[in-house]
Amino acid sequence: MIEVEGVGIEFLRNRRYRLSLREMLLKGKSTTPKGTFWALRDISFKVGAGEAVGLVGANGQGKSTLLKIIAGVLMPDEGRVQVNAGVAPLIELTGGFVGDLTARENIWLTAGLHGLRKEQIEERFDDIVSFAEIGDFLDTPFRHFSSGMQVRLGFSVITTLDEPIILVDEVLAVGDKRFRAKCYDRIDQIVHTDRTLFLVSHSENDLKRFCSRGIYLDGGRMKVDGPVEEAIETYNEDQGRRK
Ligand SMILES: Nc1ncnc2c1ncn2[C@@H]1O[C@H](COP(=O)(O)OP(=O)(O)OP(=O)(O)O)[C@@H](O)[C@H]1O
Repeated sequence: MIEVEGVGIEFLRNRRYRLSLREMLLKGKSTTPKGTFWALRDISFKVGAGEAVGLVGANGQGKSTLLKIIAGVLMPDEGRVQVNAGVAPLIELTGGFVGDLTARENIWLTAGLHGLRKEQIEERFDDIVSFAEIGDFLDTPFRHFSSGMQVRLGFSVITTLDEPIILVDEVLAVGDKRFRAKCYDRIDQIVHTDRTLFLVSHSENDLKRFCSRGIYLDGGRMKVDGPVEEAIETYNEDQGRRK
């Protein structure tokens, strides 16, 4: 379903580094030229239908970047990615929704872009709205939604699509407790089908609950690809060592 081979992606680092007073006087400027860094390097794995993979790692280690590459939002600078099925990504909180469009318009747009026919959207529309609990705000522009409401709508739409691959990035942490419980039920349903799930989470419980396989990213490299418990354990050991 997903084949990633030797993937790497390089970003521009626009970091200002501290210059000594002497350097500043000599060079006469306070910033240095841009450099680049590899946010991901040498990443290779294959994922089949029905697998649930947890991505583990500290902040800034490349988890979201990897999801974006699988979603086709970013192109790798080296290596090859082959994704043989449609992808429903919930990567950024806004779910790719358009801020100026209303919730209603965004539902139609997103569902349409993911290949649902008019009758299918009509059929699922009320369920999407009631799961997201945004009934009173259907005709409000999306950008006026609170972050919690944005996540609710994003999650509701993305999980209602028929795409075989679902990418969920750190979304469960945003909703309130009651909504999270609904999300858990829904992810449970997804996990029990032959759909493929990628879950980025800092919650060990969530990762262990839904994922059997874990990929641990550290400094943009894949340090573990194995049982989710092993990925979490190695991550925790590294964190402990770095304290
Ligand atoms: N478009 C971009 N341009 C430049 N640098 C970027 C870009 N996107 C991400 N980065 C950098 O790449 C690195 C990996 O970012 P990424 O968002 O994938 O990390 P992450 O593991 O998902 O982190 P978090 O747990 O904080 O969400 C970080 O150093 C980030 O600042």
